[in-house]
Formats: sequence, structure tokens, C-alpha cells
Amino acid sequence: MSTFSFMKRLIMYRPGLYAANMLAWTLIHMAPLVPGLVTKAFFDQLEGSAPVKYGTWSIIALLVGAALGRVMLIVVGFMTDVHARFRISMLLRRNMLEHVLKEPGARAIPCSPGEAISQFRDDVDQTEEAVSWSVDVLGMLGFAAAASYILIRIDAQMTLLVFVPLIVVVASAQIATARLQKYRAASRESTAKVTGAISEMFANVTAIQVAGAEKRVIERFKRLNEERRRTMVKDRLMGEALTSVFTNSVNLGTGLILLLAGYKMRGGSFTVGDLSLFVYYLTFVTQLISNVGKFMTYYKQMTVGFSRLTAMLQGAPASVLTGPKPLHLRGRASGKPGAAGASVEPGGAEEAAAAGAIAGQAALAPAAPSAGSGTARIGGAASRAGATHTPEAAIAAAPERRLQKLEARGLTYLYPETGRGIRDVNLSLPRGSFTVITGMIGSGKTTLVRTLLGLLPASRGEIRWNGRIINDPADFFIPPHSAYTAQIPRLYSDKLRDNILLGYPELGGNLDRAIYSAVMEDDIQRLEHGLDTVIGPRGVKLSGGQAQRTAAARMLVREAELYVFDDLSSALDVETERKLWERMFAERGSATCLVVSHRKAALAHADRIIVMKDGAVEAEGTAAQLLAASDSFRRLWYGDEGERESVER
Ligand SMILES: Nc1ncnc2c1ncn2[C@@H]1O[C@H](COP(=O)(O)OP(=O)(O)OP(=O)(O)O)[C@@H](O)[C@H]1O
Repeated sequence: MSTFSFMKRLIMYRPGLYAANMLAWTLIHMAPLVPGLVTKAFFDQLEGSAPVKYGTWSIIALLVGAALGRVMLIVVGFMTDVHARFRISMLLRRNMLEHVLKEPGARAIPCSPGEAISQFRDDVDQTEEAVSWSVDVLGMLGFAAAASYILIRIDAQMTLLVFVPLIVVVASAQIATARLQKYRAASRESTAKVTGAISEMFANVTAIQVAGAEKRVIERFKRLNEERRRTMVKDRLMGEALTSVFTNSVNLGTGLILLLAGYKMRGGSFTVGDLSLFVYYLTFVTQLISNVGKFMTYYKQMTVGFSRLTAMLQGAPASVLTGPKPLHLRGRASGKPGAAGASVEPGGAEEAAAAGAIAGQAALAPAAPSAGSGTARIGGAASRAGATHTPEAAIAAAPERRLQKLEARGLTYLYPETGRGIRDVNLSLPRGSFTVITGMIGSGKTTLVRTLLGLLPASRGEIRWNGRIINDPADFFIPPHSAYTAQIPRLYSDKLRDNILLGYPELGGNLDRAIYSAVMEDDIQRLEHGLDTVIGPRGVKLSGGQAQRTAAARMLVREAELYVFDDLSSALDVETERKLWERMFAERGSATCLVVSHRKAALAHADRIIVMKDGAVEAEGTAAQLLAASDSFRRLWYGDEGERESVER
């Protein structure tokens, strides 16, 4: 899609509002024609070169009326402009957010969160600016045409002599703004590098101290600052030079008019009224040229912004950005389907999606009403409490959706950046089974569970739930079908309770049970305000183990058929981990578990262990079978904590 079509589609989102805005601004730009002519008539009367048509008071009334009229037009113009701008930027942000929330959670954005935020803010603002300035073009050209016609009729030679050089000066200055843009971009980039370096330093104080790297870090910081100083000086110098050209070109033009007018007035071919009209229109013509230049600059910036916004779509068509959608949130209260309106904590799309914080229960919509006995679950309070509004009610109402068997065949996902990932993985999880995926670092364990859950887009393979192919795993693998705890917990600066519930209803003791299963009851007692303790940005007030168990409790509070843990126990001590698995086994009922772990406490409980190597399944079986058959497994088993546990299962 070209930038022009992009702009056209944005305009067509609210064509009536755009037309009203354009009408208002055309009138605003054309309005100065009137006071110019009134002033000319006034001076011509005074001079006696024109018959007296209006008294002094009539002329004052006309001028005041014209000024008031323009003020009112400007008020209307600002109102239409604000409305039009808001709709354009909100449509873009809404559509982008909806797209990001629909993308596989682990690759929802193709850049860092900071860059994505800057695109949501700056690129959208630039687009809004360009579309908003496009309404001025008609009025500015209209004024230029009318003013030129009037002035040429008075004195064609003088019009040419004064306006042509002026147009050349201002237009050249406008062309120079391209260079200004370059300098501005460079100064912004160098500022971003300096702030980036500061945030990296603050985030890595310990690493810098441990490596004794203070001197090198400061040297680098100095270099970045020096680069910033140079780019900022260029930027400011160019900016000030251009401003002075724009400001002084009016004075220059006025000087030229005075020189020529004096000469012509002596010859009697030029009146004082003509002089006033030339001087009056001169200001507006200069403004006009500079405004046309501004529009061209904004248009260029929009082209850059548009390509960055399109890159955010990761291959989806650019028309996604401009799809006409309602902006209001009516009918989108939390808990209802609809991704864009749902409240999702920033930065945690993957975990929030998997934990069911996004209210996307669309996959369950056509649930057939039929009776079914509830199954025992860790977080099963909701259905026991008869809370029919919870997602679990959907499973209760549609027992055929209860997991009997989950299968994956030929599952493949390779990261575009490294070409590594997983290849042709087969998996079969019967109801109630406890399967552990294990393997060396980088063998593909996380990639496998993420691809299975739709958090990464599989390039090949199929996933079947009770034999039925799941086409959109990202929409399907959410509670009550499945709940997931990611390897790195994403916590928010909020109360511990809200971090666990993430908007889920607290019903019939489900929270207490989840806390117990996640072995958190003692930690909560030790916290100053218990569950109401605010845990700080990213949960900094919690230890690594507490953060992981909070994430586990978040998963366990949701009733699900399948629980997926990605290396849940990596920050837990042996005793806490033992308790956690014991409680899981006692509480999970018939729920199915898929666990990434290399720890014996999990491996020893497993019905089936899958050993991953270089992105493929290397061996499968129980711990006893694998200890006999797999070298890799023996290394993992005996390499763990130095324990020598016997295999009891
Ligand atoms: N975001 C990414 N971009 C590119 N390559 C990646 C990315 N994440 C993982 N990989 C690569 O994919 C392969 C599998 O990684 P994965 O994280 O699935 O392994 P893992 O077995 O879960 O490792 P760990 O035990 O450290 O969690 C590795 O070779 C890794 O380098």
C-alpha cells in the first residue's frame, strides 16, 4: 500500500468529519482576504483615490466583524481538528493493539517493548499530524490563488518582483528542512542511545562491579554523550537558521514593497491602499509557503512512520492498520470476548494470554448444553461454587471438550534469527498423565511448549485435541482448556492477590487452594500485608522462588484440563519443590500436566519423559527405562544436585 492510499483510507474512516474539518480550515485560510480589502478601501478613501463608500465606524465595524468571524472559525476548526485527529490516531493504535494481541504471544512484537511503545506513540502521532495538515492545503492554495489574482490586477510587475524572490527564499528554506530532519533524527537517535546506556548501567550495577568494568562503561558513556553533543549542536544551529529565514523573509519582503511602492506612488500608479494590501497579504503568503513546506515534511515523516508500523504487523497486510472499527469500549466489559478492549497488563502478553487474562473465550462459544460430572481440579472452586459465568462453566456444559488425549505430529518451529528451534516433534498426552520434557540447555524444551500452546507460530505440524485438529492453538490453549506458567515470571507492581488473580474472580476458596498448591502460604504470612502486599515493579520485592510460585499460583487458580509448567522449579530449593510436586499430585485430580524440568523431583513422578536434543526428541520413556537406555538422560539425572535417588515409579 502506498503512503497516499494509507492516508486516503484513514480519511475515509470518517469522511464527513474530514470534510467538515477541511471546510472549516479552508474558510480560516481564506478569511484574511476580507480585512485586507477593507484596509485597502480605508486607506484609499483617506487618500482620496477612491470614492467615500464607508464611514470610519463602518470600516472599524467591518474589521472587528472580520476578526471575530475568523476567531469563531478557528474555534470551530480546532474542534473539528481535535475530533478528526483523535479518531485517526485511536483507530491506528486500536488496530495495532488488536493485531499484537492476536499474534503468537512469544513473538507478538518484532522489536523491543521500548521500540514498540515509541511506534505506538511517535509514528502514530506523525501520521495524525500529516493527515491533519492535509486539510489546510485547499484553503492555503485558495488564498494564494485569490490573493495573487487581486494583487496581479493591482500591479502585476510588483507582485512578481516581490513574491517570486520571496517564494524562492522560503521554498529553499523548506528544502533545507530535509537536512534539518536528518539532523533531528540523528540527535534523537543519539539521545536514545544515551538514555539506553543509563538504563543498562542502572539495571546491571552488580554485573559492572563484579567485572570491574566501571572505567570502560564510563568511557562508553562519555563517547555516547560526545556524539549526542555534536548532533544536538547541528540540529539546533540548523533549526535556528531556518527560523530566522522564515521570520526575516517577511521583513525583507516588506522592505522591497516599500522601496518599489515609493517609486510607483510618485508616478501615481500605486495607492496607499494598494501598499497596505501588499503588506497585509505578504504575511499570509509567507505563512502559507512555510505551512505547505510543513505539510510536505509531515507527509515524508508519515511515509517513514507507515513503513515502521507495517513492520510491526510482521507480514500481515497494511490494510489491518486502517480497518474501520468502532473505537468506543461499549459492550466490551472485562470477561467478554474481544481482544482489543480487554485489559492486559503491559509487557506480559505471553503469560497473560496463557493464564487466560485476555478474555478470549471465543473457541468455546458454541458449547452444546449437556450434563457432565465435574472433575477434581486444583482451582476447581469456581464450578463447585456454581459460578456459571466462569470459563469453567463452558467445559462443564460441554464435556466433549474435556481432554481425553492431546497429540502433536511433526511440530516444527525455527527462529528466523538463528534457524534453531524444534523439528518434527511428536507428542501424545493421555488424560491425567504427567509428562516431563527434559534435555540440555538450548535443546528446544521451551520452544516445544510455546509452539504447542500457539505462543510461537508452528511452521509445520498439527495439534489434535481429542482427535480434532486445533487450527488456532493461541485461541484454544487458554483456560479452561489449558493454563501455563512461563519460565520467566511476569509480575506487576500491584498487590500479590491481583498478580495471582489477574482479573479472575475469587470464588469459593480458589485463591487459598492455589496458594497452598504453589507452596506459598508461609511466604504470604511473612509478607507485611500478606496478599495485599504491593510487590513492586516486576515483583522486585519477592525472591526468585516466590516470584515463580506466584506465577504458578496464577496458573493454578484457573481451572484447566491441561497444566503446562516451563521449568517452574528452577529457583526453588529441593524441599519446596518436593512439597510442590506432592501437592500437585494430591490436588490435580484428573488434570493432565506437561512439565519442563531437569529436576529429579519432577522426573521421578513422570508417567513419561521426553528427552530433547538439538530441537528433536532423542528418547522417550519412564525414568527407569531412560536410565537404562539413554546416555543423555543418565547425564541429566546424575548431573542433578548430586542426589542419587532410586526410581520408585
Ligand atoms: N528468541 C530466540 N531467537 C532465536 N533463537 C532462539 C530464541 N530462543 C531460543 N532460540 C534458540 O532455539 C534453540 C532452543 O531454545 P529453547 O529456549 O527452546 O531451549 P531450552 O531447551 O528451553 O533451553 P533452556 O533449558 O535454557 O530453557 C536454542 O538453540 C536457542 O539458541
